[in-house]
Amino acid sequence: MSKKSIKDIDVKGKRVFCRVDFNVPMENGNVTDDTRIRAALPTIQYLSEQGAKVILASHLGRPKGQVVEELRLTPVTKRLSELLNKNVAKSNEAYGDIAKAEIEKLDNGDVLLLENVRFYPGEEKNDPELAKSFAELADVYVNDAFGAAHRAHASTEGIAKHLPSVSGFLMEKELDVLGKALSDPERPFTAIIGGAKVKDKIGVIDNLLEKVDNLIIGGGLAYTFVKAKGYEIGKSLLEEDKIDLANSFIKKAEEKGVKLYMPVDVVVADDFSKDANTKEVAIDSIPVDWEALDIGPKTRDIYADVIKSSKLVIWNGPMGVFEIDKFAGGTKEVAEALGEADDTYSIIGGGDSAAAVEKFDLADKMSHISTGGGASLEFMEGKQLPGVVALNDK
Ligand SMILES: Nc1ncnc2c1ncn2[C@@H]1O[C@H](COP(=O)(O)OP(=O)(O)OP(=O)(O)O)[C@@H](O)[C@H]1O
Ligand SMILES: O=C(O)[C@H](O)COP(=O)(O)O
Repeated sequence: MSKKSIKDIDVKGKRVFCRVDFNVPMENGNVTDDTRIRAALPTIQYLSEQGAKVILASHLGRPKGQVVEELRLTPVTKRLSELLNKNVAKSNEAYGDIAKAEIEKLDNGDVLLLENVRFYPGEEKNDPELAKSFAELADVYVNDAFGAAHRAHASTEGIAKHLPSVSGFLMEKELDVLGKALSDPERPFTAIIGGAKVKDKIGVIDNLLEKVDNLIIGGGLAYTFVKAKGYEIGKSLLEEDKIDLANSFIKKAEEKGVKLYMPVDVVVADDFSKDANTKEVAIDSIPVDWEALDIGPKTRDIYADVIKSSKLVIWNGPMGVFEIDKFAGGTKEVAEALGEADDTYSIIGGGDSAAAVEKFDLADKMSHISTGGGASLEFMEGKQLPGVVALNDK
């Protein structure tokens, strides 16, 4: 069921509570990556141009219901002002008299950012009273926080029970791109799943096996699959209790006619560090005291060929320990293959894969980089996102 968007309602002169995901990395009181702020600009600009009083709300970090000075949204206000090229007011509370007084001062088109909604214990508990207090500030609710849509919190879900509730442009775009990919994919359709643990990707692998033509496995989670195939993996990451599950995925892939790609060679190290000794070995030759920290060159070539012959690729999770240069080669080549594949629609599923693409300066070569880590993962698992379910149907 598609949801109403800001285009479907009249916001002129109205107070609009707009939930955004400004959970951005910060260092020494400065925003170090403003991707998520820039991604929300179209909605904020549109609301402002339409003459709404724009009341923005976001979480930042995980302050656990307490005021944490370093997690105030003041630096975000500054960055947002620069990007909008207009003054953005800031309220030091997210509801109540102080917030109301700030809102009173707004003219049509003005923008205000409320304080971090996670400073209040009721936010993550989805406390109905807090949701009501947020709703009292506004006439309309807009949810543009795709990155937090998998959370049923007071500012992402509870508030929608009290106000007309619609999606913003970023939310709409994310749901559109990911939704179309999963329901009506161009083929061949390939999923690349990496990252640390099988445990975190069970749902997504299971769901994607129903839909894709090719499934590429990399990263730390690959070695539980490699072990399941009967190879020795030395000290590589292993989830012993997930070997049977890995086997069941291998079987499911066969049954569904999905081509499953696993590493045929790897970069092994004698230590998990940047000073480790390393060598490239075939998958059946991992030394007992070494661990595989990246996919090897033959594997990279195979994965790149599959990527380039696909029409649609979804990528979630790095191929190796990309934070350390020595083990970043596999992740980098996968990113480069995606960047070079002109006929391939590439969707980067947020989180570490998005960080990797940024690190290699390939972000502008991707078709869509999701602003949601956990949210895009849950979407790919086929789960309903509470922040979306709560919005009004068209
Ligand atoms: N072979 C490996 N051995 C150990 N760790 C690995 C290996 N390959 C990748 N990793 C680590 O996995 C981590 C990423 O795993 P994670 O499952 O969190 O990925 P993700 O799904 O992209 O992240 P997010 O949850 O933010 O979307 C990285 O820090 C990386 O160093
Ligand atoms: O960074 C994210 O994935 C979102 O902002 C959600 O944050 P959370 O995992 O702390 O709820």
